[in-house]
Amino acid sequence: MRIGVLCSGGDSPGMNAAIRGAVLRGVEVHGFEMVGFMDGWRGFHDGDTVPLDRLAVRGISPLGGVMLGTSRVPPFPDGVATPEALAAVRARMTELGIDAFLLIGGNGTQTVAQMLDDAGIPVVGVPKTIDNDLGGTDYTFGFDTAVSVAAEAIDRLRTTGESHRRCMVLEVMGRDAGWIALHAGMAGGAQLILLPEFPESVEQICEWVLSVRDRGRSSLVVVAEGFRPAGEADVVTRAGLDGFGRPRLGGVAEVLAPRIEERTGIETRATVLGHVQRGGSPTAFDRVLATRTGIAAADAANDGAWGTMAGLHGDRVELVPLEEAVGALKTVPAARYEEARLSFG
Ligand SMILES: Nc1ncnc2c1ncn2[C@@H]1O[C@H](COP(=O)(O)OP(=O)(O)O)[C@@H](O)[C@H]1O
Ligand SMILES: O=P(O)(O)OC[C@H]1O[C@](O)(COP(=O)(O)O)[C@@H](O)[C@@H]1O
Ligand SMILES: [Mg+2]
Repeated sequence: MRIGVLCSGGDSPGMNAAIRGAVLRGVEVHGFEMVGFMDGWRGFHDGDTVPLDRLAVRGISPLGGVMLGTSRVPPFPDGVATPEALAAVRARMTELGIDAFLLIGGNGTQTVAQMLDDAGIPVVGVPKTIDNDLGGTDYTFGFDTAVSVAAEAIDRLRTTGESHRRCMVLEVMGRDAGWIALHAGMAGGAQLILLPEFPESVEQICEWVLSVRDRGRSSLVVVAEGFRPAGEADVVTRAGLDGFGRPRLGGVAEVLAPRIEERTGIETRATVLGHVQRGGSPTAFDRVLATRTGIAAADAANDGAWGTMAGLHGDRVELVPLEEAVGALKTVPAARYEEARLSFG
């Protein structure tokens, strides 16, 4: 069997380790031939491929980014899986000699995987995203790395914030899910953690900041990029669209900081952590999770378990139907927020 591997969506630390796991198991154990498509669906459309064998994946587990590149180029014209578009994918697979796909990506990519599976095209999903917002898995690789980077940023902001008696606002990624903010905030002992799932009013935020000051401390506020204050209509977005035509999130910290300063009289600074969270070497946890996920995906292909994704459940990597992964965004549940909120202020 000849399997095509491609990455789609934002990169996530651990993608190289996942490719290595899949190749070592797929080529060395199951005897597959494997090829990688460069830059996601762009490589598939253009026939830009690289052979994936033991040599190609040597030493890549500790490396950040992804050796194949990734993109938000759509698999189908206008992103719609029409019968013609699916026939074109099948024709291209035949031209390239590809029997099946191993798709490494987040909720968008696994939605595409499901479309292919529905059309009878053999596909197995490998979940990745720093946002941890994908169903069917407890954690996605990349999340632990992003949380570690954000927690270190909190530690650093805290010393400068305390020295100047300032309120420091740190914005982290996550789109519509607050997982990075929740975990980094808890790890760093933030006084306030603001999540997209649980809007809070600016009045309430400022009350917490003032109560921290009254206790003789300086506030460290972690805000997820998708947060919007209670009663306010829109999330903050940046100019331009992403590769899939969606608004780019980001900038809420820069909007919130002056409002906190104005209401509390406490000097306030904003930091937007941005892509630093996604860059660099994966943590050991992410390398192990990614490697095991890649291995499980190769085993799934060997077993013909098409239409599944390799997800983490407790300490086991198990196959779940793709619809379980993409059915609904995995957001922070109320109980997890309440746990953190009890120590705000
Ligand atoms: N509903 C959809 N229909 C068709 N294509 C989609 C759909 N969702 C995502 N895609 C394609 O998959 C790509 C990856 O999805 P995206 O959400 O950007 O990243 P991720 O897979 O990390 O969630 C998109 O850029 C787009 O080309
Ligand atoms: O790389 P870009 O296009 O700026 O995208 C930024 C977005 O990608 C992410 O880092 C990861 O998102 P995906 O998992 O959907 O790729 C989000 O947290 C963030 O909003
Ligand atoms: Mg996504």
